[in-house]
Amino acid sequence: METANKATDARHDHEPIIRVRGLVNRFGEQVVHDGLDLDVHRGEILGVVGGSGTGKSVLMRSILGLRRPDAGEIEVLGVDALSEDPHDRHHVERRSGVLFQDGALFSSLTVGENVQVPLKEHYPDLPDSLRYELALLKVKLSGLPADALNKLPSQLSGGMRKRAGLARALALDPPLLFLDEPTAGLDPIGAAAFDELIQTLQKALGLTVFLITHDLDTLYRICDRVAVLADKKVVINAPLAEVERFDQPWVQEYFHGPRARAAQATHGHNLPRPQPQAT
Ligand SMILES: Nc1ncnc2c1ncn2[C@@H]1O[C@H](COP(=O)(O)OP(=O)(O)OP(=O)(O)O)[C@@H](O)[C@H]1O
Repeated sequence: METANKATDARHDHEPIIRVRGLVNRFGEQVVHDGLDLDVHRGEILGVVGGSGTGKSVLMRSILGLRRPDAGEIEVLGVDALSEDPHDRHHVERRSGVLFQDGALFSSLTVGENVQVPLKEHYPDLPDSLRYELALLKVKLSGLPADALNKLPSQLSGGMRKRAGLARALALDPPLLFLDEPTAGLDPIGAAAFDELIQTLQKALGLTVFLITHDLDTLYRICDRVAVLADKKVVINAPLAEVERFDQPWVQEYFHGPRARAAQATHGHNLPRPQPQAT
């Protein structure tokens, strides 16, 4: 009996929590995605990388229902994310926390008020005192001091603003967390601390994390798998060691350039460049 349960659990772990098939996104003549497929597995931190303009943010916006793709299927937590039914869209929205690149906090609201925005929207009947307590909890979870609750975003450092954005993203206890270049603009120590925070929260809360990044240290430090966008598709989605060996020009340049070598040395990876296949 136990064996059967373990088998079921193992299948469950590998079940994609996000499933994208045949995605097409165009802007006028420009084709950004052309038949893109992607699986994100439950409980993983997936790093999403690719050259500038390869469509990482457009992919994230499509999954979140913020942009309707030109073709394709997107399933999130077993629900058709492109459904016209508002209940289905609400299902995805309610279960996804998002940290946009710029933090996207309301500048005229305090951090506490910012964190309460999704709570007000989704739970309008929640008493004020409880909403305040929940906001305080999320602020503390995100590694901010309690007094940050009453500060305006402009009174915080860049790193603290990211943490405030994270607190807001976690307001509804979502199982899915989307992060668009969370360490951009942070100094290396701040970036490392933010990565550690993401990893700690992912473990403690059992989150599945979709993380767009250009930061090689982030990939080596916390990502379970890495999806590479190139040629309008996801060309590989695999553990780092496998991605490093993947014979594709952008991947080779990115993972074997001087910055990659520094990150690999820091994080204990150091793989030789793949040898060209004998023909
Ligand atoms: N609303 C829009 N209208 C027109 N073009 C757009 C729009 N949004 C994105 N694009 C184009 O789609 C392409 C992909 O953009 P996207 O922001 O997803 O790239 P990215 O991979 O996230 O890039 P970066 O790493 O530089 O942030 C870009 O060429 C961009 O100009």
